[in-house]
Amino acid sequence: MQQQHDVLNKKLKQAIDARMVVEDARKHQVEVLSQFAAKLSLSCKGLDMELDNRLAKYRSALKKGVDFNLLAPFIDDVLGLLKHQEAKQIALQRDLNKSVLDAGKQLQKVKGLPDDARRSLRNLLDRELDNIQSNHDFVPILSKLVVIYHQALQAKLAESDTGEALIKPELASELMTLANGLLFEDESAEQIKNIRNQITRNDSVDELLDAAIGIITIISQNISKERQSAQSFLISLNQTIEDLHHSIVSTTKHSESLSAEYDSLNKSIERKIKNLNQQTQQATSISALKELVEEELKSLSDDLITKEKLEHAERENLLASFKDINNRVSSLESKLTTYKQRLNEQRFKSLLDGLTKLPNRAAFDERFEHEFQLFLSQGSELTLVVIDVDHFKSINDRYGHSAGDKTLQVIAKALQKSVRKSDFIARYGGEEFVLLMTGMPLEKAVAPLEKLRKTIQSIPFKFKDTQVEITISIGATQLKKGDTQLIAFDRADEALYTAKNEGRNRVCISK
Ligand SMILES: Nc1nc2c(ncn2[C@@H]2O[C@H](COP(=O)(O)OP(=O)(O)OP(=O)(O)O)[C@@H](O)[C@H]2O)c(=O)[nH]1
Repeated sequence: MQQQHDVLNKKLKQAIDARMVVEDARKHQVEVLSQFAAKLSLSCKGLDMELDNRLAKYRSALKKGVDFNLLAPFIDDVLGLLKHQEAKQIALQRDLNKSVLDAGKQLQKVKGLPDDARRSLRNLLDRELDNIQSNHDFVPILSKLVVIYHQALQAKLAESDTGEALIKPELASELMTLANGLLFEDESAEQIKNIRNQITRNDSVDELLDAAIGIITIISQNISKERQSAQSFLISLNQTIEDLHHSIVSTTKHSESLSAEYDSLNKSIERKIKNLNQQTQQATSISALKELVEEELKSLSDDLITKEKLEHAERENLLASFKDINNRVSSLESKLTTYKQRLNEQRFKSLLDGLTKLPNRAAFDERFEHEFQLFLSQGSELTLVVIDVDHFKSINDRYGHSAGDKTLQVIAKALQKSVRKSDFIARYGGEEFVLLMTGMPLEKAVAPLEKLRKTIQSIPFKFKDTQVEITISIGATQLKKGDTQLIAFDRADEALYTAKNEGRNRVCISK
């Protein structure tokens, strides 16, 4: 019995010990789990304030012990909030996805993006973005996107650098056209020449700006000179008119005083004749009459001599006045003629290109407007041609600016000589010329234009003992219904562009 009791006791003890081990293990597990839950809850911190509060309460409840009854309401609350949080995260993920997609598409539009960056971007947008599971997956995608953004930015910066280099030749050529159009004399001509050299030698926008300021200064100096000369002409005109006025007034005054003297002389002569008449009738003897008549006749003759002298003086005076007036008017006339001549010369010069002596762009615009009006009103056939010297920059670069200038002069002369009298050729600017072929349909213009091209090609240019072949590209179009001058010009320009693209030294037309 005792033995049975001991066995039972031992078993019970063993069971209690085993239970204790299990209890301890469980307690340890619960502790680990509760610590894990607390840590996990901490990792959610910052997502949502409400959730943070609940989790803090949950953690402090956990610290007091793992009493499920106590923890249950917190767990329910936290679960509810986590569900809400999940929905928020999904919406956020959708927004993030859209933003990344938009940003990526914008990036794809950037010019000059390196090929590998463009490929990586395409892959990112087409594949990687579709495999996103959580917001964390965005992290590597966003960092890739930042790298591509960086590359795009560099491409943009490089583009703006070359952008400046591209703008410069245009600026230089505009300035060159302006400088070429200025026809000044003496010192100003020399200054303009220096500026033109500066423009072709330029390697910075600053230098172009200096050239532009130089041109403006010369123009303003010349305007002021012109104004001074006009002013001095007006002053001298005014002086001459004033002198004329004085001269006429003094002649009139002189005539008035003479006329008073005439009056009194006439009256005295009249009186003497009357007197003579009376005394003749009253005379009683021939000898008395003779004496009387002799006396009166002498007095009359004196009066007549005085009158004649007066008349002579007046005639002389008038003649002198007329001579004086005549001289002044002639001098004024000659001044006026000189001034008119200068104005005409100025106008002529302002329509002439200084370097080639061909009509300039302003003259072309005027003529094109005139021909365009004829085309509109009479439907006349008009072919517009744009001519550009090929690789002209390399002539300047290789043989110098003066050689470039000379080339333009020779080409201009050859062009002028080769076109018909009724055609109008002008230097449009830089190495570009324009030609208006009146009464000429496009199909018929091709042959003479081909001839023109060959003429230029056959000119034996020689620089630094080297024979150089210089060619031109030609673009032509015919004015057609609905055209504006600009549309037609753009069409001719397009044809020229094609001629350049197809290898230069050719004639291309655009219908
Ligand atoms: N010597 C000289 N050069 C000029 C004059 N006007 C413009 N230029 C130069 O003409 C050159 C024109 O060069 P681009 O527009 O690059 O053309 P291009 O070298 O002729 O080449 P393509 O037209 O493409 O065949 C520029 O270098 C200008 O500086 C000028 O009056 N005299």
